[in-house]
Parts: sequence; structure tokens; C-alpha cells
Amino acid sequence: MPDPPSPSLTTDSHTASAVQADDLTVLRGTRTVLHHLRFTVPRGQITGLLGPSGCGKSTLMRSIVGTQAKVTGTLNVLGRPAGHPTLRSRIGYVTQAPSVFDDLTVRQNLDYFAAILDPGRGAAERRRRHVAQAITDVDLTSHADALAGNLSGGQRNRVSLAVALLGAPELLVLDEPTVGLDPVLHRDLWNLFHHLAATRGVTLLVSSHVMDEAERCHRLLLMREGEILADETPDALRTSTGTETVEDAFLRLVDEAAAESRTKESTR
Ligand SMILES: Nc1ncnc2c1ncn2[C@@H]1O[C@H](COP(=O)(O)OP(=O)(O)OP(=O)(O)O)[C@@H](O)[C@H]1O
Repeated sequence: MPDPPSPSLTTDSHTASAVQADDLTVLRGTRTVLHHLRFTVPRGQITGLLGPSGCGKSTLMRSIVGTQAKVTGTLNVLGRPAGHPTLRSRIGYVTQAPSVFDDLTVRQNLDYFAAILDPGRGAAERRRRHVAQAITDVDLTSHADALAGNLSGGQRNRVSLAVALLGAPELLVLDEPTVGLDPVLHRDLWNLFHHLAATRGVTLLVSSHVMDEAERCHRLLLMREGEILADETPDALRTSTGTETVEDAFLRLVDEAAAESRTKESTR
């Protein structure tokens, strides 16, 4: 079996957006946690999903990867409706909790997931290459034979990221991947994200509640209380709000939204 096609060869490569949402609404229990969202995530770029804790970032990511219930409206991912079975191998998803086996080494963890993704004796050499590449990508070569249970939290997160990279996904959805990383690892991980976008055409959707991360993204989706406050580049956002930083822009937008809802209340 040949290697999977590169993103540029896939049938829907003409679609400029990796994700396209319209009137996207999500209920958790009886509560509406995402309200009529409309946005796009462009292909081959890093889009930051930023907003305070509890604003709905994880819920939105789960909707995109197809694991969230009670989703209504339009949500297309890589040209298919979210959750479509053919999307499984095209999306890499890393949750906030690292999902690795503590009693296996880094390489054994990757071998295990590689065997599920690409089974059969005939694929053994390709699997070996993909596992080696993923370990190199996340800079864990020197720990490849260490038990995952003996790694630090940041290293275990990188094993999860390596697992997500295994199938050469077109879309990587990363839920707060830089939490708890020291400054060097933080920089290295962002360099990897840019490398994946620039050299492999990967689309990355990266969530964070730290506004500093915004400056490293090509585009931003700013969220608050289940709504999208802005869908722009960092530069356009600073210009449109007349602020110096994305954090100030976010605060400006929050104040404007609060003033708007007060006006609506008083005119009822
Ligand atoms: N099982 C549930 N039932 C009802 N509401 C829920 C459930 N799980 C989460 N929520 C609510 O949904 C909202 C969005 O949660 P979500 O985890 O998507 O936020 P988040 O922005 O990812 O937060 P964080 O940055 O802290 O991870 C929150 O207000 C949360 O309380």
C-alpha cells in the first residue's frame, strides 16, 4: 500500500477552509454552551482558539472532531460533515489529558497506535518510518525507550502529540497543548506547529486561555461565553480595536459586547 496522499492531492483540496461553521449550536445537558457560531478555519495555517476557562473551547474542538453530542447547524470539516467516518484518519486530536499507556515505552506506545492505524505485516516498514518520524517531530528521540509512566507531564503530552501525528493528519486539533511547559519546550512546540503548517500543509487549531499564544498564530478565533467575539488575524484585530496587544483587544471586545447587551436590555 502506498503512503496516504498528501493534503494537496486529496479530492476536496479546492476547499479553502478546513473547517466551516454556520449557525453551530451545542447543548451540554440542557444548557446551550455554543450559540449560533459562524466561522472558518483556513487550510495550512495555525488558528488559535482563545478565550477564558469555560467559554466553550473544548466543546467546539470536540464538535469538530465529531465526539460531541447535541450539535446542530452546519459544521463541515475537510469538505465532509463533522463526524463523518472518512475523517477519522485525516484528523489528529490531542485532548488536555495525555492518553498514553504508562507501562509501555514511548516507542511501544507509538508502535501500538501505528498498528491500529496501518495494520498488517506488509506495512511494518512504513510503520517503523512513521513512528521514527513522529518521535523526531516531538523531540523525544533520547527518551524513545523510556516508560511513558516515568516521563514528565510535558513529555507525556508530547507522546500524545506524536500519536496524533502518526497518520500524517491534514487537520490537527490540539486542546491547550502548551499548558505547564517550560519556556524552551514552549518555543520548540510552537516551532514544530509552524514547521508542520509550512512544510506539510497541515492545518492546526490550537486552543489556549493564555493570550500571549495569540501572537504566534496566523489567525484567531476569540471566544467568550459560547460566542465568537472575533475571527481575524492578530494584526487586523489590533488595528480594528486600536490596541497594542491581543489581550487588550480581547478586553476591548468584551467591554463592547457588555455595553451592547446593556443597551439592548434598556431598550426592551
Ligand atoms: N457535561 C456537562 N454538562 C453541562 N455543562 C457542561 C458539561 N461539560 C462542560 N459543561 C459546560 O460547558 C461550558 C464549556 O466548557 P468547555 O470545557 O468547552 O470550556 P473550555 O473553554 O474548554 O474551558 P477550559 O479552558 O477550562 O478547558 C462550561 O461552562 C462548562 O461548565
